[in-house]
Amino acid sequence: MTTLTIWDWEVEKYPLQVGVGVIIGGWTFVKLVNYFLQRSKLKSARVRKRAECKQAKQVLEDQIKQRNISKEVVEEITNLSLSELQSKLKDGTLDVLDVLHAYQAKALECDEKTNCIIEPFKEAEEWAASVKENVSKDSPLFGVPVSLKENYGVEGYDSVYGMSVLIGKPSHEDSVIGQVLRSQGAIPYVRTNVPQTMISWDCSNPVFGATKNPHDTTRTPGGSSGGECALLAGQGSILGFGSDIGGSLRIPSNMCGTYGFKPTVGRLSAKGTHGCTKGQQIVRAAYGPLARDVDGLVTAMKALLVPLMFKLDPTVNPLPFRTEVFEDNRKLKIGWYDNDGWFTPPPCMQRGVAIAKAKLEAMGHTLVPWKPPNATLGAELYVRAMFSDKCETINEMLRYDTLDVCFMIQYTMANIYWPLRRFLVFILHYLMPSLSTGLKAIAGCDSAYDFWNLAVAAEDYRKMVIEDWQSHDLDAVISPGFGCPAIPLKTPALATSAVSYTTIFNVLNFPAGSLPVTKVNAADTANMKDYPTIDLAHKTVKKGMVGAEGLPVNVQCITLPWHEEQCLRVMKDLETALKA
Ligand SMILES: CCCCCCCC/C=C\CCCCCCCC(=O)NCC(=O)O
Repeated sequence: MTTLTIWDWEVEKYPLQVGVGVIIGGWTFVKLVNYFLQRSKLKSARVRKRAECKQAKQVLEDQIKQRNISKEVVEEITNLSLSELQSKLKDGTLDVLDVLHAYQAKALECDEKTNCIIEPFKEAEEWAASVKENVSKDSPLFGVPVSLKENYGVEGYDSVYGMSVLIGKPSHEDSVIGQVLRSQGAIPYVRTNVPQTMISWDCSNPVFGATKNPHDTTRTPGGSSGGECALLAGQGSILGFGSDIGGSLRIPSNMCGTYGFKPTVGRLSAKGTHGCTKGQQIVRAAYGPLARDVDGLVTAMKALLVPLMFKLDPTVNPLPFRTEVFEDNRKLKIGWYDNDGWFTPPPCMQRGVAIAKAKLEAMGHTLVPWKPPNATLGAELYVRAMFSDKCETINEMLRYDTLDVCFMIQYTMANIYWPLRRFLVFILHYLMPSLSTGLKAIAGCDSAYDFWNLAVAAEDYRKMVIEDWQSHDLDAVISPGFGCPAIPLKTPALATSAVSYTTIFNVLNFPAGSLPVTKVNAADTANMKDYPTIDLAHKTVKKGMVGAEGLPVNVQCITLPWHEEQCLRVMKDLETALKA
C-alpha cells in the first residue's frame, strides 16, 4: 500500500518524467541484458572453437603416435629443400603419405613451441590419396604439403581471424589458390594463426591466443601471416600461403627469417579468401607464397599462374610466369634506401641493406640511392584508406567481442571522439608529429566525396612515384625488410609507424619480396645508443632491441607493377650472392 502510494504520488505529480524514466530504464536494461547475453554467446563460441581445434590436434597426435614414424625420418624429410623434396617425390624415393606424415608431426612440434597452428585439415590423408591416384608425378607440386593462412577459404572450415562473431560460419567453397594448388598436386594439411582483424603486425587473438617467434618465444613472429612464418621457420612447413594488405607476407618473413612474396594485386586470385577490408578498394590485399628459399616462391608462382587459375577467376591478369624474364642475366640498375624519412630503422636494418647492396654490386649490378618520394604522404594515404569507413566494419564485428591487445591501439585511435582527436592532433603535431599524422589519417573519410578525393590522391601519388622511378631508369629497388626486427610480444601495436616500409608498396601496388640477409649482432645493439626516441614507436623499438642479438634481418626487393619475375630474379641473385 505504501509503495503504491509513493508510485501514485510520483505518477500523478510527474507523469511525463516517470514515463520517460521507465522507458529509458527499460531500454537500458534490455540493452544491458542483450549486451551481456551476446558477449557470453561469443565467449561460449570461443571456448567451443578452441576445444574443437584442440581435439583435432589431439586426434592427429594420436594418429602420429600410432604411425610410429621415427624422429630421424621426420627430420630427414622436413630438412629437405623444396626442390630436393620434389625430385624425391617424383622419382618415388619418398612416398606422398610419408611426406605428409612427417610434416604433420613436425607441424605439431612447432605448434607446441609457438602456437602457430589453428587446426590440421582432417581431410589431408584423403587429399593425399587422391593426389597419388589422380595427379601426374610431373605436376609441379606433386605430393608437396602446403600450409594455409586461416583467411584462405576451405569448404567446411570457418575463417575467423580472431573475430568471435565469425565462428561457426564455414566457407562453402575452397579459395581459387587452394583449388589450383590441389590440382597441381599440393596437399593442404594445416591452417595457421593470425592477429585479430589482420590489421596488425603482431599475431594474437582472443580465440586462439598469441603465436610466438621460434627464434625467441618472448617475441612476436610478426603478422598478419605470423602463424605461417613461425611454422616455416621451425621447418614445420615447406610452402605456405598468406595475404598482404600492409606487409603481412613480408613483415613476418622479416621477423622469422623466411621468404615472402607479395605480387601485384590481381596477379594471383583473391577469390574465396576472407578479410575485414574487402569493401575498401583503394589499397587491396594481395595473396602470395611464403617459403624457405627463393626457389620455393618461384615454384609456387609458376604452379599458380596457369590456365586453371585464369579460368576459375577471370578477373586476374592471364599472364603466365615469364621464365625468360626470371632467367635473364642482364645487369640491372637498382635503387636502394635504408631510411624512408618517416620512421628510422635501427642500425641492423640499415646494415642489412648495406650487405644486400654490396652483394648485388659484386654481381655486376649498378646500385644508386633512391627512395619513394614523400613517404609521409604514402603512410598517411595508407592509414586513411584502411580506415576510410571510420572503422565501422570492424566496430560492427567487434561490438560484443573481446578486444585483443594487438588491435587495441588502432581501435582506440580510430574511435576517439572527434573534438578530442582534433585537440590531440594539434598538441601532438608539436610533440610527436608522426603520431599526430597517424591520428588525423585514421579518422578516415567523412563522405563519399571525401573518399573519391582520397582515391584520386592515391592515384596521383602512384603516378608521381612511378615517374620518379622511371626518371632514374630503375629496374628494381631494395629497402629494409621492415622498420625493425622482432620485438617483444604485445608491443607491436605501440610501434605501428614501423609499417611504413611495407605499407608504401601496398599503396603503390608494386610487387615486393622479402628475404633474410643477416642477423642482429652485438655491434647493432651497441649502436642503438644513438637511436632516436622521438615518439612512442621509436621508444618501443629501442626498448625492444635489448637482447635482440641473433634475430633475423630481411631486406625487400621491389619492382614496378606486373614485373614479378624481375623482382624474383633480383631476390634470386641476392640469395645466390649471399650463399656464395
Ligand atoms: C603508417 C603510419 C602508421 C601511423 C599509426 C596509425 C595507426 C595504425 C594504422 C594501421 C596499421 C596497419 C598495420 C598493417 C599490418 C599488416 C596488415 C596486412 O597486411 N594484413 C593482411 C590482410 O588483411 O589480408
